[in-house]
Amino acid sequence: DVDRERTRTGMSKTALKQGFLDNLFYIQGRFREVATPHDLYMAAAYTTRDRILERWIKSAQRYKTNQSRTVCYLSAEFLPGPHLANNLVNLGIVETATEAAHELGLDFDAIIAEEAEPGLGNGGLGRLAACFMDSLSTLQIPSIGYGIRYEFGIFDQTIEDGWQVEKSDNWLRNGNPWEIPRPKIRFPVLYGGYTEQYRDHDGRSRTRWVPAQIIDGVAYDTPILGYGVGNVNLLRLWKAEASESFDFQAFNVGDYYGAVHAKIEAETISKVLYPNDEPEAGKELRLKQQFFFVSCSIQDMIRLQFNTVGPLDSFAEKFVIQLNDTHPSLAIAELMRLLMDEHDMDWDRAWDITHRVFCYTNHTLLPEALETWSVSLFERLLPRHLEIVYEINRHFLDEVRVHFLGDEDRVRRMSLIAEDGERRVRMANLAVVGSRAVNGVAALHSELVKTTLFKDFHDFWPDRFHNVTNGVTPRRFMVVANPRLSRLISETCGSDDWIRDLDRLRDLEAHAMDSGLHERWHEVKIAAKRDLAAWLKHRTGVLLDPEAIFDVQAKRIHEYKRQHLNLLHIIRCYQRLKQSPNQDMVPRAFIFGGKAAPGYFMAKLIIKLINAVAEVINNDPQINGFIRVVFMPDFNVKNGQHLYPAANLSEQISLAGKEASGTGNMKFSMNGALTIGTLDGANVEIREEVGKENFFLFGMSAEEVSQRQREGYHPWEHYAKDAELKSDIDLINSGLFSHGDTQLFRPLTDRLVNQDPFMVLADYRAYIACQDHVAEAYRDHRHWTRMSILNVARMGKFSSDRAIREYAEHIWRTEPHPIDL
Ligand SMILES: CCc1ccc([C@H](C)CC(=O)N[C@@H]2O[C@H](CO)[C@@H](O)[C@H](O)[C@H]2O)cc1
Repeated sequence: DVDRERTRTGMSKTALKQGFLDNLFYIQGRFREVATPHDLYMAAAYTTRDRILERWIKSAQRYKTNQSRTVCYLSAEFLPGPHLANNLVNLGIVETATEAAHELGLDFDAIIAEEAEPGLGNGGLGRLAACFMDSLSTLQIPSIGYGIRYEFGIFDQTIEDGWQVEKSDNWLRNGNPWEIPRPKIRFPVLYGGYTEQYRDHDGRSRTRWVPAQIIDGVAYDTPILGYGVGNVNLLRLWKAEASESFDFQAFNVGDYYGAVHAKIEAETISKVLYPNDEPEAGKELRLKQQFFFVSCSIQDMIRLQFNTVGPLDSFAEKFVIQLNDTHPSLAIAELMRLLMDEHDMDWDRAWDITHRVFCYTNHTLLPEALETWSVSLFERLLPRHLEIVYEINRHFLDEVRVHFLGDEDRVRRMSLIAEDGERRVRMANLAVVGSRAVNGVAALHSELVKTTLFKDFHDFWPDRFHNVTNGVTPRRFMVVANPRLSRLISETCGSDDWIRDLDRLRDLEAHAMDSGLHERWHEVKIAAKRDLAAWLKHRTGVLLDPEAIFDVQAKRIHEYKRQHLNLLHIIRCYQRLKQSPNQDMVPRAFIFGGKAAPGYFMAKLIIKLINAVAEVINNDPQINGFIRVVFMPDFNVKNGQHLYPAANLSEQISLAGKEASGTGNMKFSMNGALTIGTLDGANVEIREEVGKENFFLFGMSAEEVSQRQREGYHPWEHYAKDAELKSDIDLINSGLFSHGDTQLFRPLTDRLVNQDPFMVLADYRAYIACQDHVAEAYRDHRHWTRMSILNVARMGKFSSDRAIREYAEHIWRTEPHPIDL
């Protein structure tokens, strides 16, 4: 009936209010007076979800009838961030919902803050997957995101005595209103055992895999609504369950642990996310996790193929599969297995489909992040897949030998199997050989992929290599995170079309000198800085001056990202102020955020040094607030949304050639921060777009870096000849920042002076000089504000919508399937 229809899906204030009260009563079983903040959040979430489900059903029906070509994005990590505010923006009902909440006497921000973040990822790669899902829906491209429903996501970070302490992230403890369990969408996943040959009914020799263990994967679906469209795509995450969750026989003989052993064994597979961001763990459970979601996902696609189109021949027409780095690359061997062993296809037909359906994105050049698995582990866990990998390799190397006659070195380099030392399966080589398209994530990175990492493959298949520079969704990182700036941009541009067509930000350029806009622009920034200062005061006790330059470096802690170079500048400023306290220094607040992989000692020591330097400087009366240093705990999508709007300066200072792209650089710049950075990753393209004069560039280029490394790099020479650099490092060794303990930071300073693998000392002088330029530039508010406006105006390219359009056009060849509202 109309009323029920209205309260379940109506977009009016009345309908939202009624829907909220109904959900609070019927789902939470609460009335207002006794409802907890969590009840209120759940009621708000269900009320919002109600308005998505209808579009979801409609999209699924339409895609089915249209047999639409579907993009399947396979990723071991997804960092969607909290859903509520983002879904209200994409439904276009933020204002209405805010008013409805107000009229019901609810604290809207408190309800939003109640949501637990689904931290199902480490950093850039996982967040990119989430931005891409938002853009795929907004561009109305049918797609499914496939991943793992980790029970425990990335750890929560607390800082105790300056050290990172990891707390387990039980994000599901209070339930998750955004997911719908699909107990009937369940697939068996096989492990271990052996394979055997047999003759099938037509006498053909076939292979059967006799597994040692079978566990089930169960689907949990989360709707991904596009912005201002009727399209809702699917995020399907798999949970591991025992096919038999209780063994009664064991129970009957009193073996209670035995009775639940299979259940516990199975569930460990989707229990926890590996918190490593680059170094490869090579752990058995990690391989089991990767095969788990890959096998469920491919089986699910085959089920959908049969349900919609029918025979498997057109599988590569119906689907395109994007491998988000090598973590899901087992999918290539798993599709071959299913097509041959389960669906009677011969090798060539199976390979033809497989090779045409897969595409692979590389996200890192760091050798230690390139996954390889020991043949012994692979054989024990996935005996059938090893056979298939060998067969793929045999076919492939035959082609290589023919093409590069007599070049056995190249054959050895290109082989899927590393033969030197322990034999290992090279997952990156498998991903390249099994995919029809390989891309990097920024122009410089994609060039380096072709000229270094995959040079042999590029020589062999030049047309297979592409570039698609990363992007981020302006819905979350501008409209949700920075409503003040978004409103000002819409007013100045005269519409909010920029939200779905970011190139429209260019309309701001004409107003870049307008003093009225300058004023409001400054107000928006200072308001965001006040909010962040209050937020940080509450969490860290450190009080920041909103008039100071908010200089922010927020990203995973890693030596190639060079948070320690940033620290050397801070110590330089400190020493300068100590030496001449009356100098007219521009006050600066140095804000850090980022998690270190729990096993990464040097990264954890860098966090400790940041907090140690902060403690000394923040409590030094002589500094008197001119310098403040703060480490924001638990940097994640949710907390990051407090940072981007408040930053004046975005630190993107990685060693050139190491950061594949970066995406934080885009988020800061889109919120009016100016960038100090190297010619690395997407910094190069940001500088091209915003204009050289609106970007603080320093340091060696990637070419100069490899030149220096070829010539031999001797960091201590910089230490020896640069007195300021020496005194900054010596101050760390003096024990000033460690209560007199001169040994605590030795591992860090010794590594800097003796190895310095990421050439911090080589870029130090240029960095310090560039930071001085920044301070001078900030004195001229008009000039700074103009640069800030121009930065935002010229960030259109870095929308994830543009990136997805490029994938769709150049790699996936998929069309939009509009679902009208
Ligand atoms: C096996 C452990 C592991 C886990 C994650 C990764 C990711 C590839 C690391 C990652 O997140 N890379 C980042 O990907 C972003 C999205 O493309 C880029 O913007 C960053 O530059 C890149 O470091 C490597 C190795």
